[in-house]
Amino acid sequence: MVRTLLIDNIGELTTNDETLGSGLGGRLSDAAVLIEGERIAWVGSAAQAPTADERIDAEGRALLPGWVDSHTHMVFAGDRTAEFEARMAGEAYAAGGINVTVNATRAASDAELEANLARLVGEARRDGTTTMETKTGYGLTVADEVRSARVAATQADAVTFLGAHVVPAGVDAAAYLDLVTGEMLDAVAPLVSAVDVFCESGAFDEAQTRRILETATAKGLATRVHGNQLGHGPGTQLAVEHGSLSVDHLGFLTDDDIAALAGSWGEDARGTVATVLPACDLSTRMPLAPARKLIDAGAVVAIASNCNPGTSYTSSMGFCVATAVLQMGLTVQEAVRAATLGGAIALGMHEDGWIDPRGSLQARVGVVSPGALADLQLLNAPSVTHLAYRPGMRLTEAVWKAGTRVA
Ligand SMILES: N=CN[C@@H](CCC(=O)O)C(=O)O
Ligand SMILES: [Zn+2]
Repeated sequence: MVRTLLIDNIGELTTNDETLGSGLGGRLSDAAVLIEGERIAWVGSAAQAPTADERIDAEGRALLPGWVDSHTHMVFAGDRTAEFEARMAGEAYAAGGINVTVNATRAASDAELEANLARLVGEARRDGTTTMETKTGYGLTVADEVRSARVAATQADAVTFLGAHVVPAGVDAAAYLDLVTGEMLDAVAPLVSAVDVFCESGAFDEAQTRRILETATAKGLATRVHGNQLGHGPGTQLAVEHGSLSVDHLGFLTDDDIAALAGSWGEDARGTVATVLPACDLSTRMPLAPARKLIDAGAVVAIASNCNPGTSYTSSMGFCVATAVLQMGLTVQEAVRAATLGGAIALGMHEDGWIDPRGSLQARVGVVSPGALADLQLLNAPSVTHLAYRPGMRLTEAVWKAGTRVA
């Protein structure tokens, strides 16, 4: 028999399913959620809650979907404290810093990479993250990229190949492009669900990005782009033209870029998610992505942590949500939705039937709705508004991933 758990007496429930509750976020008050095994079985008013094998009294607190962090770089070794210090003293961030982490990652053992990833995933779980994408990109040889993808697949929910992070030091750019679109991609393809490219000066230009995206698509892989991070460039337009799942960073957008992102969503075709990375913008002292303008224009926005040792050494989605509200001008409901359902759409996990890196078929995430995976977080607060009203406080009190309590 599959065990059932009732979370009862929920003061405010954010479902992200507007057929279940009111307003953006589909909110219910005085609610209850029934979990059966890995999935949500029932959502409704506490007064009508069914019985269950086990019951948790939420005592009027807020329950919402676990965070869906759709952009991280968590397979690495070492840190870049000195680079951060120099940046805070006025130096600009440059893509070349990536090579410092590449050297440390290549020198680390598999066990060290796995332990570091486990540490980071543990931190993220305690802060409410239940779904996490992570990228390769600090190996940059065939063997090191395959190893990074293998390590990532042990713990992440989606693994993205980022061989096109930078051209590694001492390697000819044209030869590296051949490798990334040839032997390296072939070796990594069975281990990943998407290919990413850092389209930026100091990394990959328009023609190189186009070639990487086209090759990935020809191999049946989804694509993503790191675009418009350090200055205005072609990344956003390329991602939209190409039908990439998301384009991430977006600190330097024109009105045309914003219109292209908004216009990519049609009646019957999915578009490109605009993923903003507030912690990264702060940590690099770059302009905040125009999340308010993107939402007003009709774009689908996700918020992610971009956890990595160079530009954003935090996995705290609560911090990202608070920043999006306090500094990017989003409402709390918009930010929470972007950090849950928005991330799920960016990963193609908002519908049933996605396949995790261990080969299992999974139900949708990012919503609290019957049939969805039971990925939930309970706040030590009566409402999600406290995430921005009480910035910096650790408000996540309990976390369930696929029905199992993980924090
Ligand atoms: N922009 C490219 N990649 C990472 C930074 C990686 C690094 O500096 O180590 C990012 O998303 O910010
Ligand atoms: Zn990134």
